[in-house]
Amino acid sequence: MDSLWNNQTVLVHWTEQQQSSYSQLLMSYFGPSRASTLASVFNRAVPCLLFLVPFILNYAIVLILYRRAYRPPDSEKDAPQCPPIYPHFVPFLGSAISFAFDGVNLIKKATRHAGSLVPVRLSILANEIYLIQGPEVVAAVWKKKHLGSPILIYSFALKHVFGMSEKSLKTYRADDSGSHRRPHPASNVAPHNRVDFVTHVGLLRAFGGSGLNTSFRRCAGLLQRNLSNAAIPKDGSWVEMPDFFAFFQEQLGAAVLEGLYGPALPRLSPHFLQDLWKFDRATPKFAKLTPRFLMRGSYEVRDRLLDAIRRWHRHARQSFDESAIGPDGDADPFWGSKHVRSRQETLLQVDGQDHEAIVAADLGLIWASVTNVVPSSMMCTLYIYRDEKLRDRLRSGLDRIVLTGEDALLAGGGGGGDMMETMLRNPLLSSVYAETLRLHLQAYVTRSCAHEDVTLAGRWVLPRNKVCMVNTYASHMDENFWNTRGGAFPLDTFWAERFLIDPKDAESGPVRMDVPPTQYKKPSPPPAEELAEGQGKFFSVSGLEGAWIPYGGGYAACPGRHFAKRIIFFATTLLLTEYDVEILTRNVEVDTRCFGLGTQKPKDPVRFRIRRRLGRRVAEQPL
Ligand code: HEM
Repeated sequence: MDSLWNNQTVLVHWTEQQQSSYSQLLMSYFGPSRASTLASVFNRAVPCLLFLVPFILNYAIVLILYRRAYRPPDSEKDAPQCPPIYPHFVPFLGSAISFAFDGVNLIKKATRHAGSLVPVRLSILANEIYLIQGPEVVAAVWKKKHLGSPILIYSFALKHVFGMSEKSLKTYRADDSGSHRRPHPASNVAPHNRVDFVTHVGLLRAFGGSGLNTSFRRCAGLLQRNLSNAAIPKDGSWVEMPDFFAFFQEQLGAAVLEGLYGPALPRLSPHFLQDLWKFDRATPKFAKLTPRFLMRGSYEVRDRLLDAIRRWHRHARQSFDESAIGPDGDADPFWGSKHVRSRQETLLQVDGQDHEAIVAADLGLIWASVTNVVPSSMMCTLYIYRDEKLRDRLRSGLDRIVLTGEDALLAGGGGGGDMMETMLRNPLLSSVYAETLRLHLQAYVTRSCAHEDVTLAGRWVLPRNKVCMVNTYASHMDENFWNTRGGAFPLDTFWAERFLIDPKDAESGPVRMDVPPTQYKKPSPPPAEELAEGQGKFFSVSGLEGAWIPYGGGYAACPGRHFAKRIIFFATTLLLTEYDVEILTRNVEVDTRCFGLGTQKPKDPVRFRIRRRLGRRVAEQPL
């Protein structure tokens, strides 16, 4: 029996007398053989328990600080503080594994305290990420001018996802001047190296203001062309197809690609679009820094995409001259648009940038402009066609619109040109659009300030140079904020009318009735004529700045959002008014692997059938 204690004595300094009385006790209770087993279990357990002590202590301390941070603030005494660290067991690792491999659950748990969304600090491999949630605090992030820079995450994505070289990234990383026209006063970055600002302002010009109409019209016209040439019988009979998302990729994806980047890119590399979707599926693995030897195929796809862009740029450099610019003053058949042409010039003036660097930057731009707008349009259309009542209600408002011919695409151009405006103002379609993005947009929006600590909502501090992330999923699923009509329409399901406000129904609207007016004030209804069009209900996202955030927010919000909205409305209305679609796959599951990287897509192919609506021409005249 003495041998039972041989190892034990090293760690636990019992006296010999204590050991022998303990051995005797065990033997008398369990008999010699069981006592021996128990003692050997004990031998092993004690060192393990001792090993765990520092972890348990660390956890306990972090937990106490965590709980204390969320006590109601005493405005007299409490100074703004950093959000607390989310408790974790292993000190260096922190929440790294869950962040990389179980993002949804980590976000669900970490951003909630006592039922409310709260800001929290994640410790990840000795670094820290500040997850900022809660409508009030998120709205405060968008308002802070000095917190307007997403350059940290863009540098990360340019390197690890889009393949930019370290040499070219240096200037991106060194740019601490912010995205605003006026640089941060403490920044010494030379004007030509303000890569955050110069790229963002170029995008704002291209996809807002006057650039919006030209880029939208091109893409919309190409979608009409693609659909009219698609393999859908001209005699109005049905044709069955295997995959609704693939259909959107081929029709809408191709239209956006060609509309924004011109016909040369897809002509020189006919498989570009297929490769782009393959690459899109692999982006989570790139973002997790998976090495080449573990996913050779995905790296080869990325290499092919970079090659294709290289070939396109070379061809455009050799072939373009000013006379190639089309009548809209924007498009040309080589570069595609004024934005792409001037982006070349601006980026080449930035230190460390060369043709190779722009190839990687353009892969990022093309990915951003195609891979969200296509699944979002598809999901909107899918929801409409899965619900006959919804389809018919929408058609009753939209069937007057004719989306063929030039006039149809002009926004507010007089005569028949306001069809686009009619579409954009349709309350039910607007609600379907907003609900689709609420339900399916899952992105991390990232900000940081290189020069100073920033206080948010008077209570929380984001230290300088720290990464702040806002997760759209956490905000879009906030049960304390969004209206579920007493649980009848849970937040993980689609409710077409969630964003409609009925002035006569206090329970209607996107936000719960018990949210205090300091957090949300129901907007007043628009003029009576507009109300009549929406059968008494109106659509508004006013007051939702910190809660409905599919495009991020503030000055650095997605520069393509107005363009994206128009394309989604246009594609959805075109499919609704000019075609009949029947979704044949009953249960459509979404792919959850891309959490944090954009719009969800269906996991498996969605079978459907489609036909042209030949007899619908009720209003060939302009509205
Ligand atoms: C449903 C469609 C789309 C969604 C949900 C979406 C969402 C987002 C989000 C969340 C961001 C980060 C914004 C922030 O930091 O606050 C972003 C950035 C960006 N988006 Fe979009 N986007 C969409 C469509 C587009 C389109 C169509 C384009 C191009 C035409 C585009 C181009 C970009 C670019 C270039 C950035 C980087 C921002 C910059 O450099 O300033 N996006 N987008």
